[in-house]
Amino acid sequence: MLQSAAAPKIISRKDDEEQERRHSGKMGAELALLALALAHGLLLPCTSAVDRGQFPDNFLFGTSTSAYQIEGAYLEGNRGISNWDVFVHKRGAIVDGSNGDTADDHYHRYMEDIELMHSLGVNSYRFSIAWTRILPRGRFGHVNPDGVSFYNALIDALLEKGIQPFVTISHFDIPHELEKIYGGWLSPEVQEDFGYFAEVCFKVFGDRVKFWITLNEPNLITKFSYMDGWYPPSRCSQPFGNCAFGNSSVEPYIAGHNMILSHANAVSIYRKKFQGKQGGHIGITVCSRWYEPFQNTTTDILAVERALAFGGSWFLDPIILGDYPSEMRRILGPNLPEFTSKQKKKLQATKLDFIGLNHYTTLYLKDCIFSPCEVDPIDGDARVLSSATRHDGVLIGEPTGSPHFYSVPYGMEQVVMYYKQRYNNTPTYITENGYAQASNSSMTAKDFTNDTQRVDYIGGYLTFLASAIRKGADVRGYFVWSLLDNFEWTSGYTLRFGLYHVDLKTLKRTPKLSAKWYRKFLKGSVLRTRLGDETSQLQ
Ligand SMILES: O=C(/C=C/c1ccc(O)cc1)O[C@@H]1O[C@H](CO)[C@@H](O)[C@H](O)[C@H]1O
Repeated sequence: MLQSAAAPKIISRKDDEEQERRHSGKMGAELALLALALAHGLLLPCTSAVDRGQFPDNFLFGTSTSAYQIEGAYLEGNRGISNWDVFVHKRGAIVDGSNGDTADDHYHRYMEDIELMHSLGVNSYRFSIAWTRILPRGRFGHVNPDGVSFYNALIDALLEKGIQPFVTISHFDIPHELEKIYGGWLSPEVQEDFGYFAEVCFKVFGDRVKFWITLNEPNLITKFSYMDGWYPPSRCSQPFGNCAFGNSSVEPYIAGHNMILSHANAVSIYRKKFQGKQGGHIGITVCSRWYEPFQNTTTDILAVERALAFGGSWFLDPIILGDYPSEMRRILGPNLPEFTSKQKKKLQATKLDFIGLNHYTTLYLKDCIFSPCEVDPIDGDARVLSSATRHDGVLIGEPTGSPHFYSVPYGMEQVVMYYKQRYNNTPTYITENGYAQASNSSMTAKDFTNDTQRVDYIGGYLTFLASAIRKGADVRGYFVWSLLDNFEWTSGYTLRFGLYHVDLKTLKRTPKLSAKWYRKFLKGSVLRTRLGDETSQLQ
């Protein structure tokens, strides 16, 4: 376990030394102190440090959110109805029967939330734009001035505090109208709508927004929406689930194909009409889990490769390398759409400027081609089964409040090095990483604010991110998910990811220990954290 910020610091460093070290680029003072401490046995042998100074000066450190999860005010400001508005109001859709109608009421409290970020000392903030605030009815309506004003005010207030906006164009929510008229992501028409929405965003916000993410985690929402039927529009078929409509073998790949081409359309518009004068960067964010073989066998090792190909590479290979991974083509055959030569040309001409990685967990993987398994709803057609325990019963890492996420800090380095190698060290941002606390309605702020596990988690993952950077990975930013506890999709408010606790009745924000830790870390004070489990896993 790592030490929490509450534990006594082993080494402290004066601010002027820190300044001197950063500006001169030399490791003088700190290394000397460290050597002295080691020589005198003040540090345990398996001690590692995470320190702001291990990251480049211009590195972006921030927090991350998304519109539907925090904004609320779902009927205000002439906002249109989204796929999620419709979905959450169906009985049984969300485990605790909740919804995002009010969420954190960030729509009204955004100035207070910017103050929180300012006090943390972050230099960037990742948020998403609600498509329904800008284009309530997609292409079939007008640009909504109230929506534009809201994000203008948010962006201006962030810049005023020296916080770079890092904007996701669509984070799971799309206008319900597009779902109704042509079936949303299942129709090639969505490519035009997404391009139009992106263009409006570039036009009205691009003078101030220098970082754009086209889509968040397309590799997850395609499966959750069209393979498992968990997310709107609740489509699936056997053996993945029991939905009224859908085809789990085909639709996830059609939706994915349209998302890739929607990304390419937005990037192409940005490159042609805006990037020259606005000078920003555009990329896409994928969910990137890391995997270890369940058993040290060739079949389980190949299972890991397949799952990685069916994961982020499903999207990044076509965008960067020009076509789907061969593992996908081999297994899916005609169920995986083909790119026409015209589309391939467009992909090659547009690509991306950076990769966004959301990384939370590592799991063991078992092969399901040569041995029978149950259906894995998340890895789907990769024909693998994930597990938190290895064949001999060893647990992959510390459990968290979410049954899907375990704390495995060294997975951060593994995942970054995998993408570095596969995509020729494309600039990368860790657009999400964070820790879930399980919550129920009888718990109060006091039950959440002493979140030493989150401090351990973030400190551990940052330690291994710094290590990847030392090994040459071009990582340029890191965002904690999340600034605030918020609406965690189908888990409702039963999982809390915030550095700040949010009281769901009063909407009061209270800093957790992790907020104080992050502030201290960002100010550059040395925090020594002890690595136990994590280093032993590496040996
Ligand atoms: O990474 C995920 C979700 C993973 C998962 C969910 C449900 C399962 O059953 C298994 C995995 O979403 C990202 O991680 C966050 C914290 O979850 C979400 O709140 C973000 O909106 C999203 O970008």
